[in-house]
Amino acid sequence: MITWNNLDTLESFKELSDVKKVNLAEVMTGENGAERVKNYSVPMAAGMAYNYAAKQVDDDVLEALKKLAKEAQLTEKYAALYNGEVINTGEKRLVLHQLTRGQLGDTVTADGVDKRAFYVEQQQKIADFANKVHAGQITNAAGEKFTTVVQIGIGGSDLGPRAMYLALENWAKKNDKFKMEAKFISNVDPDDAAGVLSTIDVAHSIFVLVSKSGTTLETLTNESFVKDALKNAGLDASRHMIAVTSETSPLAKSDDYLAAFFMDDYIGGRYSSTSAVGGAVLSLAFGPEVFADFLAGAAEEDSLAKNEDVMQNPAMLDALIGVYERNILGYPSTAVLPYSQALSRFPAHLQQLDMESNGKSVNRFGEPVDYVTGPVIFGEPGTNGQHSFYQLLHQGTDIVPLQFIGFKNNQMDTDVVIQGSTSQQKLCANVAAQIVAFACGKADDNNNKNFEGGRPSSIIIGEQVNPASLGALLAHFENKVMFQGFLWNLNSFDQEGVQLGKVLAKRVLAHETDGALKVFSDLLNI
Ligand SMILES: O=P(O)(O)OC[C@H]1O[C@H](O)[C@H](O)[C@@H](O)[C@@H]1O
Repeated sequence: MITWNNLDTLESFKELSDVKKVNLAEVMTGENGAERVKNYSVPMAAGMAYNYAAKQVDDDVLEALKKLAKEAQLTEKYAALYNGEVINTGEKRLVLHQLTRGQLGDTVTADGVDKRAFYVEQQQKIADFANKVHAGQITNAAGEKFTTVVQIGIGGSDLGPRAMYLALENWAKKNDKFKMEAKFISNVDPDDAAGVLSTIDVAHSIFVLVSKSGTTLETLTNESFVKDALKNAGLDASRHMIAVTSETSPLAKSDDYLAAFFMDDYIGGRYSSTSAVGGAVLSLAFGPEVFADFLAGAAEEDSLAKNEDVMQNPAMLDALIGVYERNILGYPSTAVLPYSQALSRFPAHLQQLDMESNGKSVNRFGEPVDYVTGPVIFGEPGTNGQHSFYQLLHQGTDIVPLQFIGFKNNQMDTDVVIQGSTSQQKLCANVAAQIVAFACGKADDNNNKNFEGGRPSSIIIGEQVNPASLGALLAHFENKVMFQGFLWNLNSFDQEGVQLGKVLAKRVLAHETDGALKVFSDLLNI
């Protein structure tokens, strides 16, 4: 029997607050620190590992976190989710994004169909379509090959797929998997669409219109923008556009598209990179095999998340440590810091994934909670972040827990030795240095130069950003967010908080305003 209880009602949570706090600077200094780095590590999929040596935990805290995981029934709740229970209580929906990459439990039947079979069928249709485009069997009206794919979508229909594309672009070029260049149009700012259109040859471009709901203002506006551009170039828009949407959306009924691929209401936008939403653009850009490897990496990580043993379950452990930092240690935010240029937009994807999922003040039954929930998430790739906001991270008045991600190898062949080391070595040296600097600090008589240390971080270490490790990384964070939602007793799968702004914007455009909204409308010349 699963019971959904608020975090502060759990006995193990109360016990957790009584466990002695760890002095991170102390435990990370000297031999003790070296031992922690060796031992405080959990294997992940695709040869990666989650290392939490520099987190503010010790064996006592970990014991208490294990109890919390058990009492909160994290494993059981995950099983309920992948076996098809209505976990998204707000919208009364199943939550099936893991099923797009593998079968974790029972056959899930909804709307009269086997959902795994449905997702695989859509992947297969996308694969056939992409192969035909690459082979020149699907062409523009002049019989010429398409060279560019442009995704039109916003939120989950943009951030994840864009971050994934950027992460694999150079890897694909290096490994002879690069098929088509991809571009993305998301913002309703006309300069976004116009800017992208000015860099491409529309006659040789396929546009992927992606909207789960089929009603998103920005995306429909940008679709019209692109259709105009195609028309102005004397082209038939329906020969250049495909749609990715849910079968129940208004777009699904249109035959304005060269092809349509489907997801459904059980895949949240921010969880949709492994569905047709990411599948179409990534399969066109890199080929269906690369997309399949990406899914396999995610599936392997999803399986690890089933492990009841917290110490062998990286996503669950990461989630528990995060809740400890947020609710017991009182840290307000978390920075995600990939030391990899390939992951330049990964923090942007995680911002949506985490904050749209767990930025809630009421529990899954709609009752206000008496504890803090999702932290503010932000990030930038290292080393760029070091020359930007690390000052505050090292010496600011808030302690910000950090999630580093680092890879031993770069993606391209090109590197140089300057002053005795390669650029890749410099990159890795920096992340190692930062972890120790944050944890241990450095005393100085001059307060301005003093580093107190005690600033916790974890690091995910992998061999290289490739399709499998990227899939695993994506799934790790999705599962971490899911487990945290379970701990906070939230529904992590709806997003009512985005509605009010949309309603008011419509009112402004219809000139139905008064009070402050009216004055702002006038100030902005609407
Ligand atoms: O894919 P769509 O239905 O167009 O939705 C696009 C995005 O817009 C919404 O406002 C939500 O905040 C996002 O979760 C969603 O990903």
